[in-house]
This record gives sequence, structure tokens and C-alpha cells, in this order.
Amino acid sequence: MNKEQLFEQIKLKRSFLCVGLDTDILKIPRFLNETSDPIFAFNKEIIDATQDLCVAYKPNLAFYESQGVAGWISLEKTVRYIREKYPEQFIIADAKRGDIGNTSNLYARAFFDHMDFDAVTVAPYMGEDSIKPFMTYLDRWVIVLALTSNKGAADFQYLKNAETGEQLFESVLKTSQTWGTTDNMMYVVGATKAEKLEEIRELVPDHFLLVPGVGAQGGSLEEVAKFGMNDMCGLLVNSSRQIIYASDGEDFAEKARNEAINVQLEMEELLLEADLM
Ligand SMILES: O=c1ccn([C@@H]2O[C@H](COP(=O)(O)O)[C@@H](O)[C@H]2O)c(=O)[nH]1
Repeated sequence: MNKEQLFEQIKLKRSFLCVGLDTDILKIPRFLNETSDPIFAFNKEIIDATQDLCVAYKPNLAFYESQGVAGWISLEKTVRYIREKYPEQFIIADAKRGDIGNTSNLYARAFFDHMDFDAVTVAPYMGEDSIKPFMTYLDRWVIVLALTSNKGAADFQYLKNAETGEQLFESVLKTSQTWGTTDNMMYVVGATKAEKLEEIRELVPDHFLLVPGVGAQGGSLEEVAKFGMNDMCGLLVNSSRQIIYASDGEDFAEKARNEAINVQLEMEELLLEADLM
């Protein structure tokens, strides 16, 4: 999917919501354990209940890898289900990969050839050759960690370069944007760091940003939109736990839908205010 198609979906759905499929076997409703693949059964219900309210899904690999082979099978089934039933959805592997070039090559093959994701999150620490292999695929994306939502982001990401005075996340944004384009590269910026979005937009005015951290982590959607929106919206705002664990009963999908509706309605208002629809 390219940038224009993504923006079309945002306008059509009146939403820039990305539903995080952080499917924890210990948190899903217990009655699903009677099915042959509880993680996939959960995901399928959540996807069917939210697909008209969001433009993207983001399975976080940790939740699948922690289940060994069974988890990988659930993940593959989930991606295939979305692709076949809701092909307009943008599918992100939140895998935070990146390694020496030949290894990254195989990560890219795993996520784009074998599994048909649209995008994969990558850590920029190992530099250009660790990220370039992901950008050789047409209409596939890398999403580079720039300023993360967690407390530990302060350990390195705000460190200032002694010569330029630039903070590390600023250097990541400046340097890495020369490796790709606004058509194959996005950035992760945590919603809990919304106050930094204004300066981030000065560095990367046209890139899409994947913004986790609303909902369970307490980030403000309104502030993210105020400081982070551009003329193509430019935002995919992720919410995982607040939506998918709205209930642990038989009504879990319906309750997830209600949570997603609340977010979508707020997003619709923000898009209207920004004159994007
Ligand atoms: O900076 C980051 C990068 C990634 N994440 C991931 O996003 C979701 C957030 O889940 P919530 O339940 O909505 O808090 C999760 O998969 C994280 O690993 C992030 O939170 N912050």
C-alpha cells in the first residue's frame, strides 16, 4: 500500500486508528482456550469487530514468539485472514528488527515475502545498512524507532551530541530520512512525547508517524493530532490493551468495538477540524 492509498483509507474510514493485536494468551477470555487456536480465534473476533473503524492492525511479535511454533502459526493465520478478508488494511509487524545487512535481508524476506506485512518496525542503532534491505520492496515500509513512548526513552534518545547539541532522536530523524523516502519510511513517536511532535514535524514534515501510547499508556490523542498532523493526516495512532481487553467475557469483541468507536469518533472530529475531509 502506498501513502496515497493510506490517506484515502483514512478519509474513507474517518479514522487513523491502528488496532494493536497484542494478544496475550493469559489475558484473553478463558472460554477461547477450548478452541484449537485461541490466539487466532481472539484476533479474528477483534478484527471482525473493529475493521470498519481502523485503517491498520499491528501485531506485536513478542506476543506470538512467546508461544513458540504455535504463536507463529497464529500470527501467519492472522495476517492471512486480514489480507484475504480486509485487503484495504495496512498490516504492521511490530518486531523492532535491524541487524547487519545480510541478516536484515532475511528479516525483510520473512516479513514481506513469507508473511505479507506492509511494514515492519526497526531499531536504527545499527545504522543504514541494517535498514536498507527493508526498503528494496515496492510499497512496503520500514518504521524507524525515533522517540519511543516508554520512560527509558530518556536513557539514550535525549542525549545531546557534544558538537552539534542535537539530541539523539533528532539525529536519527535527520540522518535516516536520507536513506529512504516518505513513500517507504515512517517513524515511531510515542504519544506520551506529544510535546516533542512540533519539533519532530519540523524535521520530518511529510513522513507518516506511527504513534503508540494512547489508551493504556495515557497519551493524549488530541495533543498528538494538534502537533503531529500534516496535510495527509500523517498519523497512525495505535491502541492495543485499551481496545482488545475491554472485556474478558463472552462480549469481548462487542466491548472492543465500543472502545474503537470512541476513538474513531474523536479521530473523525480531529480530521474535520484539520479540514482533511
Ligand atoms: O515506543 C513504543 C514503541 C512500540 N510500542 C508498542 O505499541 C503497543 C502499545 O500498546 P498499548 O497497550 O496501547 O500500550 C505495544 O505493542 C508496544 O510494544 C510502544 O508502546 N511504544
